[in-house]
Amino acid sequence: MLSFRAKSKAILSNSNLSASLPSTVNKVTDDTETTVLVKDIVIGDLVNIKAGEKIAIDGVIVDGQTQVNESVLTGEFAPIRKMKHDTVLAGSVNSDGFVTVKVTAVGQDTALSEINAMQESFADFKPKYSQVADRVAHWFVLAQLVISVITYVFWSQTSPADALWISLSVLVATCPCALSLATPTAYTCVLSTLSKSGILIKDAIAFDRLNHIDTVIFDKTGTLSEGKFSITKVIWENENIPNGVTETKILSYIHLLEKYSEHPISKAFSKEALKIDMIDTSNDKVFNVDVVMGKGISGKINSLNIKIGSAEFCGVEASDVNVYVVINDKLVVRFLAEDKLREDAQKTLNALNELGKNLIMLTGDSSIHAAKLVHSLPLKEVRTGCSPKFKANYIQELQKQGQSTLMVGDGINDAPVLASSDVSLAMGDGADITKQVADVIVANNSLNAVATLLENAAKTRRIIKQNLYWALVYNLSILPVAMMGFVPPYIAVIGMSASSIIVVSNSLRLLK
Ligand SMILES: Nc1ncnc2c1ncn2[C@@H]1O[C@H](COP(=O)(O)OP(=O)(O)OP(=O)(O)O)[C@@H](O)[C@H]1O
Ligand SMILES: [Zn+2]
Repeated sequence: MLSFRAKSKAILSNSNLSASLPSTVNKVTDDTETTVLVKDIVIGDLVNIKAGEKIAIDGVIVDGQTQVNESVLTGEFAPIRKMKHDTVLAGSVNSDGFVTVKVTAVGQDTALSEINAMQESFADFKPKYSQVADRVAHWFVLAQLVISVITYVFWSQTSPADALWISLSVLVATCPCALSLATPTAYTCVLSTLSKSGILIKDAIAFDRLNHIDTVIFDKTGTLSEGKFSITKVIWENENIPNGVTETKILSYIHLLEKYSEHPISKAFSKEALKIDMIDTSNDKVFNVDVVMGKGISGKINSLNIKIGSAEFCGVEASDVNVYVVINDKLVVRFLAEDKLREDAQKTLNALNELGKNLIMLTGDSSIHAAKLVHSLPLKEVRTGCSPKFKANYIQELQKQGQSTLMVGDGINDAPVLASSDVSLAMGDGADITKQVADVIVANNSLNAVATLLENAAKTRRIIKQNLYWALVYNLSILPVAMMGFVPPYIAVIGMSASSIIVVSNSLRLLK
């Protein structure tokens, strides 16, 4: 048993997650570069990362651009382009460019270490039915001793010469090692398989709970859709434009305010997207910025009070678009920001539908676009314009009706909603991993992971049950035969090893 623990830890640490990091980095001070130990690096230091180098720290690019391979963290082998302001993570490999990075985390605090820590705690996890198996195993050891003593006493009365080897056979044959291996081997294997494909389990109990899920709830932005918005409609209310301000100037104010938001929609208001690259915004100061989750953003620029967000947030009448801009309490412009369905949305939802799950979408987006977008998906219910509070209540309502829920979100701003679900899953990419509060994080950012996850949870449970069943049947059937003196000690040893090998081999089926 102990040796297996050691082995499973070894398997984990050999897996892609704990690939060793370089011990030195190229630190930059006053334009000169020196090689220093990673442990002497502190947050805020600048380091140079050259082509082909494995990155040793988490940081943000301050100069240069490159492509990195983040497969160690996400299971995704395709190179990812990284430019100024992008995050690079320890464990990823810099492929072609040369970048200077400002360090944001070292050692234990890197995303890689956090993932490792969470995977290790998982390796010790036991679901309820295998806790029972463990208790049975403990009890077995005791019973085994008592039974061997009884066997010895019995045989020493009837045939003293055979008493010793028969009781020894009983002792060996009934060793409950297969029983103890049944669960940890299965978990080690499934964990390794999932993490290699970029699915990280933060909460092991939740992984087991996946087997009871009957309803899967998705939000839209960044989950069923790509979360990459572009503006497809602009409607100006010319009479409400404040005196002395041009449309272009207003667009630049919108851009300045959206810079404070992390909502995916804010990227649709970049200077490039708004075609205002040439506008100089350096003299426009932004004050009193307030970012309101699930609603929008407000602030003050050059004595204008500006609100950008949903109709409700802006206090205007809703139409069929999703972003409203109110300046000094007057609706000035409206936008329709649209994004595309994820490539694998149709396939994944069809698969989940075939597994018999109820599928529901709850989105904060209130545009007609939101409902149209998902129109081909097998969703049982679609609700648009949902506040985070509404989503959480909705989930609790389902739970009251006895449903077990899996919430799939993009993990941005939706912590309370994720927390209210029985199991929560956040879609993300490498840089988001440590920000997430969900039980499961899909680091490779593919929706299909939801189906993979449910299939693996079911398979794991099935395999653990087979293991436990086999181990018990073996132990209980060999016991009387051994007590009767039909099993020589060497056969007992072979039997014990064989039953453990069968259990381990069965678990290995989880290593796809
Ligand atoms: N930074 C922002 N700029 C403009 N509008 C915003 C912003 N943040 C939120 N909104 C408005 O609030 C609405 C709801 O936002 P919320 O984050 O709840 O949902 P969502 O991300 O659009 O969709 P989903 O719930 O599917 O993830 C958006 O559709 C948009 O109209
Ligand atoms: Zn044994």
